[in-house]
Amino acid sequence: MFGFGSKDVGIDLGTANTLVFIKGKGIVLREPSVVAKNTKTGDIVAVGNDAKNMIGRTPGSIVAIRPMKDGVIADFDITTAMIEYYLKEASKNSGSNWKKPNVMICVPFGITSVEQRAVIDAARQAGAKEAFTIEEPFAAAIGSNLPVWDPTGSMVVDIGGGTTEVAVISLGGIVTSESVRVGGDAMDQSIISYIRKTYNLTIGERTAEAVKMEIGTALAEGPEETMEIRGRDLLTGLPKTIEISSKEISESLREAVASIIDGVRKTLEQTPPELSADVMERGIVLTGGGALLTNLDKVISQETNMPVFIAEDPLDCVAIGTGKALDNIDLIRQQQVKG
Ligand SMILES: Nc1ncnc2c1ncn2[C@@H]1O[C@H](COP(=O)(O)OP(=O)(O)OP(=O)(O)O)[C@@H](O)[C@H]1O
Repeated sequence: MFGFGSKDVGIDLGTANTLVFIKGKGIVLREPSVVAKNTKTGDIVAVGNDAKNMIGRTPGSIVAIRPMKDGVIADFDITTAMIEYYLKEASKNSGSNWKKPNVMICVPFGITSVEQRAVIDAARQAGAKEAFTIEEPFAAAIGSNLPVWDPTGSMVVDIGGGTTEVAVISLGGIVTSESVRVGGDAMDQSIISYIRKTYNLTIGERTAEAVKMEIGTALAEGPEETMEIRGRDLLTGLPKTIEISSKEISESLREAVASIIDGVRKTLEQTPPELSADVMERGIVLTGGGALLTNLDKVISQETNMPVFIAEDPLDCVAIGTGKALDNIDLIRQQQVKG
């Protein structure tokens, strides 16, 4: 048996953000999952916040890469560099007696065992003593205090950057699930293409994300909100400012929201009746940053006739659950690829 001391680390390797959780300390680091690389030398120039600030602003020789795009590991070397960076940063936060930690890494549900092995190898190469993986919806459910080990059905919908993962969990396992390749990133892209089509204006990803967070809604109701945004006029090539409304944004997000609801429906259709009855009674829990989209809970509830709740810390649930899973390492160990 290994001693899982207070320096064990949980990493939520998200498409959009990476969070690091240290047992006994909580979340010690939260940075964008972005790496900037020099294409001529192959050197990693920056990781995290510094690299995110370079998106859209890099000279030809530097590219800002999101190695976890679409919820899968697109580039092994860069992912290793990212894990290495996060473990180093976490050790800075953790005082002088930092030893090789045991590391639990949260991965998207449904990644292959080869991909899981790649994450484990990356963590070991980055300095982990032992590394484990935990699947994202399971970690999200633990992090939102659902009774995952009980013989009762709990449904979690984790809306992240790249994917939405829907799962019904009972007795420590995922019974039914769906992974939809639609999350916050797809919402941003929908806003970009709506504004391009409607106003002949090109806006960047960061502007689209800000619009979504500020006035985005899954259901236009109540007083209309507006926001000024700046982009490049496609006709003149010059910068231009326009005003857009929450109603327009809700229209642009309709398709993305429908895909998420479709994922929830499909999962419910496959769920054994006893467990569906539990979900009907206890409700669906939304986690991930996308859960914060205004009125998304309301629309999902309307479309499924189920009570829907937003988890207490939707952005932190997966990281908290990953860390808490270290407390149940023996149970997790039985289900996981080990390194
Ligand atoms: N207030 C908000 N309203 C709408 N979307 C939001 C809000 N806050 C954050 N988001 C979105 O949530 C997404 C990030 O969520 P999260 O950090 O849970 O994803 P992730 O875990 O990195 O991704 P994945 O689960 O796909 O690996 C981003 O697309 C972000 O724009």
